Amino acid sequence: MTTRDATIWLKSYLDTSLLKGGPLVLVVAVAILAGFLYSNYEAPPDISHIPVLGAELDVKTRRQAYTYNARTFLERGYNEFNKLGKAFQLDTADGPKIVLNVKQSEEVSAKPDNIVDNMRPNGRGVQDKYTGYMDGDDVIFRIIKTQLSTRLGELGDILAHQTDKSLAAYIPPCNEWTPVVFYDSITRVVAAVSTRIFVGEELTTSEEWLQITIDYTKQLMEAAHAIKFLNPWLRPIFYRFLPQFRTLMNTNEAALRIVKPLVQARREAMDKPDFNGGDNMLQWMLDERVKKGFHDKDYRYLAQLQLQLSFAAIHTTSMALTNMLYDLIANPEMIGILHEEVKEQLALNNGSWEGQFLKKLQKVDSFMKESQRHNPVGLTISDRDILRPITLSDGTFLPAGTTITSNGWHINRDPDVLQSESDPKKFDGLRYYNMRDQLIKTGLDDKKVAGKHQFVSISSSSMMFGTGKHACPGRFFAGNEIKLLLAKIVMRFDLKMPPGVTERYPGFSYEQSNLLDTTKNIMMKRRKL
Ligand code: HEM
Repeated sequence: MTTRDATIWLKSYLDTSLLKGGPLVLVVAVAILAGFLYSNYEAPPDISHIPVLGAELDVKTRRQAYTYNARTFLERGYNEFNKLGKAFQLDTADGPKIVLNVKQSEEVSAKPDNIVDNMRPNGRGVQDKYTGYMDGDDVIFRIIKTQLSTRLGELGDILAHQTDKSLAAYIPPCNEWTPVVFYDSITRVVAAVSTRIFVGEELTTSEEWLQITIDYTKQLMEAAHAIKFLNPWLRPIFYRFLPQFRTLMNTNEAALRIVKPLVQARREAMDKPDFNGGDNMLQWMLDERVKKGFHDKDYRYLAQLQLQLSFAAIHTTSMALTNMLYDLIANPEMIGILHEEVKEQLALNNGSWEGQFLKKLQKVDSFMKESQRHNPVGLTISDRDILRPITLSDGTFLPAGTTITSNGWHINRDPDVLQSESDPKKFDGLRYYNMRDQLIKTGLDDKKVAGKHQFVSISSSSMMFGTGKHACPGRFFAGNEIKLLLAKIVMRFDLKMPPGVTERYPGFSYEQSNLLDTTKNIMMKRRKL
């Protein structure tokens, strides 16, 4: 609905209903409406001291350059400002953002939450005020950090078992060379594996639940996008009439219908002394709520948390795996290298995928990280709101109300930051393996090297999972899941590009989102064991 449509609708509504009640009703209604709308207005901060990227262009052209050509536009900003130690202003459809250089980003990511906030920009991105996402609750973040990431060892068997089941169910047999739209297949695999860990075994075979967890992300983004198209003054009233919003609400209801009986059954069983809810996030959340005295049977809240988990986990992981497969078939020498490593380590581990096995796959880990460096989820990363004015050590002043972000993609392609011997613009699947090797050669002990240049490590030269304490908490789980799936795929299938395809499938961007063509085929053929 455009602003004009909305104004016509409002006028006709007032004409037909309110005026009949007399002018007083109209005055009161307009006053309430104005107060309501004004309460949603925030005055923008003054950031005129920060240079604007593309200042010679008009605002519309600047926004278009960012929306449709962000890689090139941000590279210009990196060379003109960030590389010289400065921040710059970027015009976006959500208002201006300040894009920081690497030093500024490091400094800001160490500030406490009451000065630099990550929830508000994330919330705005999905229009949480209207779509109901997030709610300012950190339960997901907490449970991932305190339970999921610390129990990954115990979850190894469950994960291995579920990946086998899901690969068999959703990757076609491929007894001969078969074109597979890999993204479609792997998204279902990831949805089922995630469901096993997020909810428990009960829903892993529910096609309806898997579809909900897959569709939710798209529906949330479509609803948020449609809401952003409304004039900000009209959003508080008209969002509920948008078809995209209604679709999202239908999905919320469907999720509630499925989660409610499950939670009811668990709640009842939890009173029994021999109860075991299994290793899954729903149970850990329930345990925490019961411990804290929430006996309110808040099914809607728990269903919403599950959807939010799907949003954080499913397409991020499926996109990462698809990008890895696109990189693998474009760099076929890596297929043999990874296959050999998995085979060798399996032999050393008596054919078992358990225990510390995944940690031994260092070439696989390096390949995963290089693929992610070339294909991060966002070109800029770690959007934050400044809640209290700060002056950085280089003198840059960031007023309260400013939104900041880091120029991650370009920072991670800068040879001075990456400090790798091979060209940062090239794809080098063993880049991080060799960087670790260099550290070992300098005499650093194994323990110190263990945390460096890994898929899950974060640093200024590796911002793919974000920065600071709000970097992705799910990366340890995602790392294990991706490594397991990738290792199993290279062991079970021969892979190659379809006939006639000679180059890696190109990615593209929309605003900061770094996307891939999800419709592409990969040729797969089951290996004879
Ligand atoms: C390859 C897969 C994944 C990628 C690329 C990814 C990437 C990211 C990024 C870039 C952020 C923002 C960090 C920042 O603002 O500095 C983030 C946040 C988050 N991710 Fe992930 N993620 C992945 C998988 C997962 C999984 C599997 C989970 C859940 C188990 C998860 C849960 C979260 C949560 C809860 C946040 C918000 C953290 C907060 O607000 O403090 N992610 N992720």
